[in-house]
Amino acid sequence: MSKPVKAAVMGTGSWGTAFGMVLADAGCEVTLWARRAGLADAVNSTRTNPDYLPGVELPRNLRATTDAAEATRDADFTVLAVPSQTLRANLADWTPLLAPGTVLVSLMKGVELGSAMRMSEVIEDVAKVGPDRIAVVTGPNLAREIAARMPAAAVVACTDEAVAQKLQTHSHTPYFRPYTNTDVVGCELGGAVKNVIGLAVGIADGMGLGDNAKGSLITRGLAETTRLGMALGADPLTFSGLAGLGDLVATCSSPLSRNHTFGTNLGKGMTLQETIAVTKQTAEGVKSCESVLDLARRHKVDMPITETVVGIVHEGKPPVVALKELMSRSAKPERR
Ligand SMILES: NC(=O)C1=CN([C@@H]2O[C@H](COP(=O)(O)OP(=O)(O)OC[C@H]3O[C@@H](n4cnc5c(N)ncnc54)[C@H](O)[C@@H]3O)[C@@H](O)[C@H]2O)C=CC1
Ligand SMILES: O=C(CO)COP(=O)(O)O
Repeated sequence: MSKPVKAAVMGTGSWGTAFGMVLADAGCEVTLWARRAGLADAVNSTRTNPDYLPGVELPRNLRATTDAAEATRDADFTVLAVPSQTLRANLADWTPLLAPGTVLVSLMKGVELGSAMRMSEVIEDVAKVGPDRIAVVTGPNLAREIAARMPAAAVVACTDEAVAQKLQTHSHTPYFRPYTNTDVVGCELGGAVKNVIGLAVGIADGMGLGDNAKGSLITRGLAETTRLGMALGADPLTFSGLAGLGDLVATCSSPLSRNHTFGTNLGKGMTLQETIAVTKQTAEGVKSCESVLDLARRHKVDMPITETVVGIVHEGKPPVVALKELMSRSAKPERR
């Protein structure tokens, strides 16, 4: 009998745990790495993750540990599922423990503050592995729906198609349908920028601006994401796929989205501090709006919605003022 495929999932939050379930349901032996012993014990003894996915029964071939060396030992896939801004420090600790030849898989949808690096670039920089050993999983994958085994498609991106196909095979289940893509840049930018657009749509929803505003923000948000992607060498078609439009639609229409909910609270008039206080989980766009804007400026790309979100979230601009400014920008053709 052939050896079971082993996966380490570094991070026991909602998406790390839910994607661990996907891998386990696809037949992998999965070990989750948790920061807190209490959570690892709860996963192993109750077969649930009470902090992040309460009420969801976890598969038998998934367990948890706080020992990173134990989690990563002999792993064919090492899945990284911590908040984007903590990846560099965490991965520096884990790099000496990585199994030789393991494929590093990013679930994260963010851009690093300061360096403006995408997560696969941070992985390459810290772990010193080539792009053929780094894959990205992205798309419309709200963790709670996946954990309930509700159907979704996803993208597995790697510059080496054979590596993407290997992960595709080991994450394909009756409810999770991954497609491969070799455009890693486009797939990562789609995921990171949609969190920023999700904040913008949430703010508009909180202000009661209606569905025309939502449709306009989604479409123009996708236009500015595509502009940035093209400046960075991405394939523009990626943005009309699952990693672009697909994820944007799910995030911008779902009350399960943390970014959308964060924006809605701001749009209803909560202060940033009040909004942060009621947000229990990672809303990546809150930090990544600044790094995405930084990236855009480095490449001389105009991203007015992202700039507006930075203004509201980090510069205390009242949403009504930001709206007025956005609507009164100079008139231009749609395709520029
Ligand atoms: N939740 C979702 O529906 C989806 C999330 N994502 C992305 O996946 C990534 C992870 O998100 P979630 O699991 O949802 O977040 P989460 O907030 O549910 O969990 C974050 C996990 O990271 C751990 N953590 C926090 N700070 C840490 C640190 N300094 N060092 C090490 N671990 C730390 C937490 O203990 C927790 O286990 C994010 O980039 C997010 O954008 C992508 C697709 C779907
Ligand atoms: O990325 C997601 C769905 O694909 C989850 O979005 P939030 O991080 O806004 O909850």
